[in-house]
Amino acid sequence: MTDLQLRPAGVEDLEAVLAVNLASRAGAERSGAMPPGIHDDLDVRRWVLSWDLSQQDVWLAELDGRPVGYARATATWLDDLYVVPDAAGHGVGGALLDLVKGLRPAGFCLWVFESNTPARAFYEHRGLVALERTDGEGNEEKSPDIKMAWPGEEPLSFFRGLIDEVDEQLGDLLARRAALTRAVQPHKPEPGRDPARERAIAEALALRAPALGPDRLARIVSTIITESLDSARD
Ligand SMILES: O=C(O)C(=O)C[C@]1(C(=O)O)C=C[C@@H](O)C=C1
Repeated sequence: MTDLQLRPAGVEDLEAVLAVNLASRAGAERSGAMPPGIHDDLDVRRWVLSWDLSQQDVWLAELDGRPVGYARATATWLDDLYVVPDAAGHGVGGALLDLVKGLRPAGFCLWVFESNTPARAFYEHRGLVALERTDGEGNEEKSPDIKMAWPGEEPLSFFRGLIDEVDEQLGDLLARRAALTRAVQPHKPEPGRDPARERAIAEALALRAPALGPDRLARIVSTIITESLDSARD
C-alpha cells in the first residue's frame, strides 16, 4: 500500500521539483517521447529556482514521502506535469491532473510534443481535446507539438473565449487581405476575377489547413475576395 500526497510547493521545495523535472525529462528523452532539451541542468536549475510562486500554482506529489511528480499551472495554462519514470503506474499523473482541473474549473490549455504519445493518450483518456498542431517552429526544441485543452465546467464559454482570441487575429488578417485585394486591382492587365489564381491560393491554404481541404477553402477564399472587392465600392 503506497501513500500519495499532493501539496502546494513552497520555495523550499523547488530543489525537489527540479529533481523531478530533470529525472522525468531525461526518462522521456531516453524513450523518444520528448526531444532533447536545449538547456543544460544548470540552466534548468536557475530557471526552476527563479519561479515566482505567487504567479503560478506548483503542486508537489509525494509517494511514501518521496517527491515523484509536480504540476505547474498559470491562470489559463498547465505548463508542466511531470512524474519520475520509476513512479509510473501509481496514479501520480492522474491525481495531479485532477487537482489542476479542480484548481482551474474554467478550463486550461497545454502543449504536448507530438512525439509524446504516452502523454497524449493520458490526456485524451482524461477528457482533454486536441485543438492545434504546429510544425515546431514556435518552440525551443523545434519539435512538432499539439495544443490540448480541458474545457472546464462550462465548455461553451471556454471555447467561445478561444474563438474570440482567434477572431481578433482573423479580423486583422481579413482587413490586411482586403486592403491588398483592393490595392492590386489597378495593376491587372485585365480587370475581373482570376479563377486559376484563386485555386492556387486555395491549394496553398490547404497545406496549412488540411482539415478544411482545397475545395472548402476555395469557397471561403471566393467569398473573402467577393466581399473585399465589394467593400471597395462602399
Ligand atoms: O491576383 C489577382 O489577380 C487579384 O485580383 C487578387 C485576388 C486576391 O484577392 O487574392 C482577387 C481576385 C482574383 O480573382 C484573384 C486574386
